[in-house]
Order: sequence, then C-alpha cells, then structure tokens
Amino acid sequence: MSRATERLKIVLNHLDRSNAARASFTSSQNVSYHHPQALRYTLDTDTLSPEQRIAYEEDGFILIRNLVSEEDIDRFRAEFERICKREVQIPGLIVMRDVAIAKSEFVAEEKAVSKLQDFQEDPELFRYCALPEILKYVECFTGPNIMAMHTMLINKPPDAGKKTSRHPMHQDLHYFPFRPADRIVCSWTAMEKVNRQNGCLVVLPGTHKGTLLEHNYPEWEGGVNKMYHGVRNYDPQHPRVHLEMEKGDTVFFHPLLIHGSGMNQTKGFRKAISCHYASADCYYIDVKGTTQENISNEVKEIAARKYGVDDTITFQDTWALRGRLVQGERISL
Ligand SMILES: CCCCCCCCCC(=O)SCCNC(=O)CCNC(=O)[C@H](O)C(C)(C)COP(=O)(O)OP(=O)(O)OC[C@H]1O[C@@H](n2cnc3c(N)ncnc32)[C@H](O)[C@@H]1OP(=O)(O)O
Ligand SMILES: Nc1ncnc2c1ncn2[C@@H]1O[C@H](COP(=O)(O)OP(=O)(O)OP(=O)(O)O)[C@@H](O)[C@H]1O
Ligand SMILES: O=C(O)CCC(=O)C(=O)O
Ligand SMILES: [Fe+2]
Ligand SMILES: [Mg+2]
Repeated sequence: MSRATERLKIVLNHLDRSNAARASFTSSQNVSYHHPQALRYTLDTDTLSPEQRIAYEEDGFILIRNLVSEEDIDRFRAEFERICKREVQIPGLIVMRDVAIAKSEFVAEEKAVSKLQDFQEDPELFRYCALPEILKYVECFTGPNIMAMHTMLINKPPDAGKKTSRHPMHQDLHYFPFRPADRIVCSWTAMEKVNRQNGCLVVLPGTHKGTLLEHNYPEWEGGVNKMYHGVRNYDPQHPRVHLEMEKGDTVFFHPLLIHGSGMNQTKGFRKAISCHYASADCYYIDVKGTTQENISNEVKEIAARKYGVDDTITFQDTWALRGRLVQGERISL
C-alpha cells in the first residue's frame, strides 16, 4: 500500500469515529461534517464505502456495476430511436453525425447519428439525469444542491474506415467555464455491453490530480469530429485502463481525469448515456487568456447559429441556458 493510501485510511478511520461521536451528541442540530484535505474529492455521505472513497480520491473515477435498470435503458433507447426517425422534435437538441459519415452521401438518416447533445428538454431522456440511484452517487462529489449541466447520448458508429469513431484523450473540464472542478462529476452509463472492440472508455487513473492541460484538434489523417479536442501532451507511458462495462454499469469520473475512447471495430452502434453534474454553488469563470479560449470561441459560434442570436452570448451563458436543477436549490450556476 502506498503512503498516500495509508494516510487516507488513517484520516477516514478518524473521520468515521469523530463524525459518529458528533452525531451522537448533536443529533438535533444541523451538523456540518469536516472535510480534511486528505479527502478532497469526495464528501462524507453514507453512500460510498471507505474503500470506494479512497479509490475515487486516488484514481479519479469509480465504476458501479448494474446501477441503472434494463427497463430504463430500454426506454432511453426507444426514445433515441424516435428522435432519429424525427417522430419527436426536442428544442435545443443537437443531433451530431460522425464527420466521416456527414461528409459521405449514402447513409440512412438514423444510421448517421453519432451523438445527441443537450437533451435537457426531452422529458424521457432527461429522466436519466434525475434517477435517484444516480443522484445518490453524484451527491458524494457535488454535495446536495445539484445541477445537470450537460447531457449526451453517444451512439458511437461502426468506424467508416478512417478511425474517426475514436474520441481523443481529453479532460472534460476543458469545456466548462465553472469551478471548482472537484464539485463537478460525470456519470456515464453503458446502454449495452461496451468493450475494447466497440470502443469502450479508456482512462488514465490519477490524472484528476493534475491541472487542466492545453487541448486542440489532434492531427489525425482521417479527420476529427467537430469540437473533439484532445490533450496536446500527455505522458504516453501513463498506465491506461480500459473500462469494459455491461448494460446498466455506470462510471462516475472527475472532470480533470484524462480519458477517451477507441475505435468501434464492430458493426453495431455502441450506445451510452451521460450527464455532467455540478454543485449549484459552483461559480462561472472568465476563460479569456486561458487554454479554454479556443473551445469557448467554437461554442459561441455554434450557439450564435443555434439560438439565432449575435455574438453577445457568452460561453458562460450557453451553460446557464442548458443547466437544469435536479436536486436541492439553484444557487449560482
Ligand atoms: C458544448 C460541448 C460541451 C461538451 C462538454 C462535455 C465534454 C464533451 C466532449 C465532447 O463531446 S466534445 C464534442 C462536442 N461536440 C459538439 O458539441 C458538436 C456538436 N455538433 C454540432 O454542433 C453539429 O453537429 C455540427 C455543427 C458539427 C454540424 O451541424 P449540422 O448538423 O447542422 O451540420 P450540417 O449538415 O449543416 O453541416 C455543416 C458543416 O459541418 C460539417 N460537419 C457535420 N458534422 C460534422 C462533424 N461531426 N465533425 C466535423 N464537421 C461536421 C458538415 O460536413 C458541413 O461542413 P461544410 O460546411 O464544410 O460542408
Ligand atoms: N494513434 C493515436 N494517436 C492518438 N490517440 C490515439 C491513437 N490511437 C488511439 N488513440 C486514443 O487512445 C484512446 C483509446 O485507446 P485504445 O488504444 O484503446 O484505442 P484504439 O487504438 O482505437 O483501440 P485498441 O488499442 O483497443 O485496438 C482513445 O482516446 C483514442 O482516441
Ligand atoms: O466515447 C464516449 O462515449 C466518451 C465520450 C466523451 O468522453 C465525451 O463526450 O466527453
Ligand atoms: Fe469526455
Ligand atoms: Mg490502441
């Protein structure tokens, strides 16, 4: 066991005892538990076991098996199909096609969809973001006031032969003009078996302890999807973990964790549904002069087209417009 793990165990052990002691003599008061620096990424709720807290502190992600029911996932899938067939129109929804497919001519409409973004106005899909079994975990990272900031259903297509189905290694925080990072978390649920063949998530454990790195388009011969920025430099020797998951398995991960996904080498579309949550008392930051300026400009450009407004809309506005409260009170986001 590493020294850092040892230290976390000691602190957790102490915290369990001191919280139990305080709870026993101040049970009628509103007790606010202390959060020692050693446990900077997780909060003290009853959901995570000490081992699970240590794992997230050290790795920056935690995989919970069999969290979302088959029935719910089948409903999300049915709604996805209705959207692809244009049986429903959802305000604000972005339907994205893979760059290799968007630029070719002979693909049926439903087959071309690689990703839905911003489904917050679709009551059926948005149910995912408010599932109690998901929020119970989210609260361990965000605290009790929770905003669903970004929603996606990813339908990774069979690779068209140009490797454009890959998602380059990145940190999700690159896209977010709000902080603190430690009070943001992504939940990502497999809608079917995901493995190395169909392009599962790949993570670099522990990279959430680093800083936000510079991102831009990778120099891939076959092309890169719009806004799929990658970390410019990361240590290629860093251990990687392929997250193979079954339908309903859910991974929660920190927005600084470096991750991506491989090529889909199967004939099926690999489906996952995800939401980025943030504590409602996170605050917006100005990204001018930072490494996030490049993505900010791209997002503003697309937003100006999408909402039919001029460039007075800020990067922060685009997030305030999409964010929805899912638990507690809406505060500053
Ligand atoms: C705000 C992002 C927040 C993410 C936060 C969490 C971390 C997530 C990490 C990511 O997922 S990053 C990727 C996020 N990607 C996006 O948000 C992109 C969303 N997609 C879109 O906005 C539209 O799909 C897009 C502007 C790319 C295309 O719009 P349309 O569907 O109206 O496309 P249209 O058919 O009119 O084609 C317009 C042009 O876009 C091109 N195009 C279409 N799909 C493309 C694609 N996938 N990649 C690159 N270019 C694409 C298309 O070929 C054409 O090029 P030309 O003008 O040269 O003819
Ligand atoms: N040549 C490359 N250059 C940069 N990034 C890459 C390259 N190949 C894969 N990646 C990225 O690495 C991550 C996945 O790694 P992985 O090695 O699993 O993918 P893969 O090479 O497509 O599949 P596999 O190695 O399982 O056959 C993805 O984020 C992918 O985009
Ligand atoms: O391939 C995937 O499903 C992961 C995509 C991803 O990391 C993202 O959209 O931020
Ligand atoms: Fe991501
Ligand atoms: Mg590889």
